[in-house]
Amino acid sequence: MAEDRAARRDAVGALGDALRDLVDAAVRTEVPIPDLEKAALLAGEITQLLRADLREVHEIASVDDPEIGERWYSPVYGPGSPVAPPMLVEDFPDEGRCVGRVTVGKKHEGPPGLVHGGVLAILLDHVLARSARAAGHGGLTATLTVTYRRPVHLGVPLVLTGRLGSVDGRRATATARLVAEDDPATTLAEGEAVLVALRSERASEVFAKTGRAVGAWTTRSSDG
Ligand SMILES: CCCCCCCC(=O)SCCNC(=O)CCNC(=O)[C@H](O)C(C)(C)COP(=O)(O)OP(=O)(O)OC[C@H]1O[C@@H](n2cnc3c(N)ncnc32)[C@H](O)[C@@H]1OP(=O)(O)O
Repeated sequence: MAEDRAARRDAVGALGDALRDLVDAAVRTEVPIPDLEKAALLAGEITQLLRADLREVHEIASVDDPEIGERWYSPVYGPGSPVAPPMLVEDFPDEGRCVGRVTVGKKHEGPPGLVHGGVLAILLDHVLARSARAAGHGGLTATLTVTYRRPVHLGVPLVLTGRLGSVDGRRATATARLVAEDDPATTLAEGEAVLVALRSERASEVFAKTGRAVGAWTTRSSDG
């Protein structure tokens, strides 16, 4: 039922917020050892509570919509994911563009005070794939090129813009740019990707273990 899913999504988001606060505290704390030990025991109790009813690893969450690719535990934007920054993404499908806004915290640190390069890659990958998907060209990332132009500091509001380039059958290209919100003229990093939509028969094999129709990464037209 729609109301049940909406209520569950609210609860999943609230738990995600609480766990992200917990992860932030866990990677920043300097409390004494006994307090670390006490926290480990309390965390174990939370784990036991949640493990009472777990999905199998390929199973899609009840709060998700795999047909349109809405994923509540996405490591990039998932409201329920403790490891997501999370990034908020807005689609502009008519322009083949999407915009992500994110502030990266301590849990994603690489060099001291700076965002880990792999984390920047995942953020860029997301807006690249999403700019294509929002415009109707969903596909998996076949190639990803990241150019790191300037160090990116933790705690700084960032803006990522993905743009769909060309579309040729099942293949699309996209470009992305990362800037600080307060300095949009300075490019901090850039991304380029080739996205390839799966043939429907291939998608059936790839996603067989989920037991569900997964349309978001599959070609929908007869061009495939
Ligand atoms: C909203 C979005 C949120 C989620 C974003 C997440 C993005 C991701 O992380 S996706 C996960 C990571 N990526 C993957 O797992 C992909 C793994 N790779 C594969 O499955 C396959 O190699 C795949 C699907 C890319 C291509 O396989 P397949 O469909 O068999 O391709 P194939 O039939 O050989 O080629 C199709 C077309 O794509 C082109 N192509 C395939 N691979 C590439 C490539 N690496 N570079 C350039 N072009 C390519 C081919 O040349 C061909 O073009 P044409 O039709 O003009 O000849």
